[in-house]
Amino acid sequence: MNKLKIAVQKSGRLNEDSMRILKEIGISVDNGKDQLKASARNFPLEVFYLRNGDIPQYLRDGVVDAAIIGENVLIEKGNDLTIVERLGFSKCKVSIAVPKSSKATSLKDLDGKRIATSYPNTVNQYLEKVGVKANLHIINGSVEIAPNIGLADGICDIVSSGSTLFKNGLKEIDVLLKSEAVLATSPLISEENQELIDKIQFRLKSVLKGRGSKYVLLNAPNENLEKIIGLLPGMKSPTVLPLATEGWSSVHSVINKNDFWEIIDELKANGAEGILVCPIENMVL
Ligand SMILES: Nc1ncnc2c1ncn2[C@@H]1O[C@H](COP(=O)(O)OP(=O)(O)OP(=O)(O)O)[C@@H](O)[C@H]1O
Ligand SMILES: O=P(O)(O)OC[C@H]1O[C@H](OP(=O)(O)OP(=O)(O)O)[C@H](O)[C@@H]1O
Ligand SMILES: [Mg+2]
Repeated sequence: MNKLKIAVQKSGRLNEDSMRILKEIGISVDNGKDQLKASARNFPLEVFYLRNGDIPQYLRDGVVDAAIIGENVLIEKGNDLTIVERLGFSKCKVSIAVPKSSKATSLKDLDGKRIATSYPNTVNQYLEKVGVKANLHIINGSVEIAPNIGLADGICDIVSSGSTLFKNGLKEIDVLLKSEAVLATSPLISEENQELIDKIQFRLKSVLKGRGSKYVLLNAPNENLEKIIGLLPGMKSPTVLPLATEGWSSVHSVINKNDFWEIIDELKANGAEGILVCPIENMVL
């Protein structure tokens, strides 16, 4: 039987969330710490556990049809590959940083200076864009230590909370790009497997939409019903059902997770009671 081959990071920051999202779209696979390959039980799919940094080449060569990978790695090594869906986890920046005492305030100020990085193509691309020449020192890890040991004047590396920069006495002066985990495909993917990717993408969209939303149920006094409905967008419009107690209605709706607390406050101010907020597993639109 034909199977879709999908790569996920073998171990590291992307592994757990990648396996979780596969599970949430109804695909169960063993998360094999010691195996390189596993078959899904309920979908024509094989998972290959690989190094994040090696995945762009595997995609290009068609060894795998698709992959869950850090967008920053695709930009560095796979600019030619197609991003199918942004997945909303492993969010980070790729930034330029310098010692706190440095006068540099942007990449432009590093003209003629030494920059340590694991992302030479990304840095070169931006250096060209701003018309600056710098000497790149390519290292694979612990990049933030480079200025402290006299190896570089600045660095380009991943920043998330900023605590690694802080611990190493560095400050961020430029953000080259923002990244998150993405689903990417091989240029050599067959039509048959592209159909499977379309299926996966459809499921991913509904899971991601559900993650960003909440289901709200509340009791509303009828005299304020219009105001309360105005606060709740819903998918089409909120559902309103009469309560057994006269003068009251039950209102059901979907709200954006980010607006949640503000809307709740306004609902309460308008007399809403018994407000229940539930997570949504899937939203099929
Ligand atoms: N501190 C962080 N916060 C959020 N996301 C991060 C952070 N560091 C890295 N990432 C994202 O997670 C991806 C995987 O990072 P991780 O450190 O696990 O692997 P790696 O060493 O880059 O890759 P490999 O699998 O090749 O060893 C990165 O490519 C990036 O997209
Ligand atoms: O801004 P922060 O939240 O401190 O995160 C940034 C750090 O996280 C990553 O390293 P990681 O912990 O993945 O170690 P690694 O270099 O071994 O991959 C990255 O290379 C930075 O050093
Ligand atoms: Mg890392």
